[in-house]
Amino acid sequence: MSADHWAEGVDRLLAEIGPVTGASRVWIFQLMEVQPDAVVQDYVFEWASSEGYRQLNQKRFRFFSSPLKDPIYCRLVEERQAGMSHDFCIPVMPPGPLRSDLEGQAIESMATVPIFVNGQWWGTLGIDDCERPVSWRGPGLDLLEAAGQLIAAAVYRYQLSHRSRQIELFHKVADCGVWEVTLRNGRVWCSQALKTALGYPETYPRVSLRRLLARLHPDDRAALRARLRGLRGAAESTQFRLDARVRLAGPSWIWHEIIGEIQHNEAGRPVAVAGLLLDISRRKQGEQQALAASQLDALTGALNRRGMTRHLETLGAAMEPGHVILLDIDHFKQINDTHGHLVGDVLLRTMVERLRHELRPGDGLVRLGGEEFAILVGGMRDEQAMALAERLRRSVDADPFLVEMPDDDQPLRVTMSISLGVARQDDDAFQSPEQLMAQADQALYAAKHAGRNTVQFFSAATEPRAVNLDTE
Ligand SMILES: Nc1nc2c(ncn2[C@@H]2O[C@H](COP(=O)(O)OP(=O)(O)OP(=O)(O)O)[C@@H](O)[C@H]2O)c(=O)[nH]1
Repeated sequence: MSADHWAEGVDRLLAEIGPVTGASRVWIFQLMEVQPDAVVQDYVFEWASSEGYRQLNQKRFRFFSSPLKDPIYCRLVEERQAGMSHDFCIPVMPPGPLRSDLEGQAIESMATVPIFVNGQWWGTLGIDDCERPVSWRGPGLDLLEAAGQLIAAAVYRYQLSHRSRQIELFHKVADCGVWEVTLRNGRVWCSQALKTALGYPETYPRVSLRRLLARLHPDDRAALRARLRGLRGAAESTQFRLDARVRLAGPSWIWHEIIGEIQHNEAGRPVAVAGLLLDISRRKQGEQQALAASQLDALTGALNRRGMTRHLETLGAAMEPGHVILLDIDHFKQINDTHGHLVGDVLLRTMVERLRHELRPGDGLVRLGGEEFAILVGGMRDEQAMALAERLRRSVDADPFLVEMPDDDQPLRVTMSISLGVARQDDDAFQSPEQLMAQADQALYAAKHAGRNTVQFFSAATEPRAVNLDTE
């Protein structure tokens, strides 16, 4: 009996048993539930020697409930639960509800064996003889018991294959893979679809744990190890979730969520870790886009203050000596007043493009607000940072800015200049980001005070901004 065609196989087996035993009917009841006061079963298979003996399609046998009132029936159920077979010759049975019920079905003799699947009472195989009040002890019951075991094996195989099909279906629908690692020997079991996604041939017998872990991004592998270590002693919470980059068959890292649970044996010892691998790349992409957008200035696309904090953290983590170049457009109020705010907006956008042209990909360009910008650079000496600031100044001063005007063939030409202040991030651990910005601001003020369109480096001797506000 193959797992796929198990039902046809059972039908064929019942059709063999019937003629061999000379029974009127061979049947299988599947157990649904043993309730405190009743047993619920369903009539699921039948072979009948003639049409008159057929009962399978009768409504009264659909999910029928047999009350546990009759002591004889109660004992019968208990004994079936314990794996015992029975045979009954109805005319010599003690009177009671069970005998009346069997007589009501015109049964003269009957034999039954319980079917056990994976240690559980799954159902009952029986034969009814409606013509001969005989005993079925001996070869008849032996044959039935052997058939019961064959059916149990077929049901078990079907359940396993059905379960693995459900898992594969779940995998397809939920974009996930199912896995289990046996801790004793590090053996890995993967669902078929996960094995395929990892690039292994379908016939590959086993995936090695080392090769599976090698598919995890090193940082996430360390996080997974830490998570498992943390759970080792935990009595209750044995589940974990981790967002991790996983390299499947291709070369790129794809975000997955690993959901796992540690499984324990009866002695409470961890024996396996099993769980799911869910593709969350679309969710991550959305999150990253939202995060990136929240760190950008909407008008110019430069970083905003939040983006600047993040950029400073990155520079700090890389332990790079950093410089801040603060720059402010000269007389921008006048430009706005002359050409209007819309032109001013276009100029701010073009300014960012022009500045960006002079910067390296890793440098941070921040719009602090209005017409004030900050540039965060790492890995430069003071002279290099000053040279960059000078290059920025010249790139703005060198050529006028062109703005396309809707009612004019010729673009509007606007000459602009910027003033810049440069400050160095000291090794001094007491210098906060705010102090660094304040120093760059003092240098910028000095540049404005020196006549604009110039660069100043902060030194302790640079005049604080507050001193000469009235003379601006
Ligand atoms: N078009 C436009 N203008 C802005 C924006 N944000 C701020 N401004 C203008 O920028 C101008 C800044 O003027 P001020 O702070 O007086 O400085 P300034 O005229 O550049 O003079 P100095 O900095 O001393 O050279 C103001 O007119 C603001 O309205 C914006 O998003 N778009």
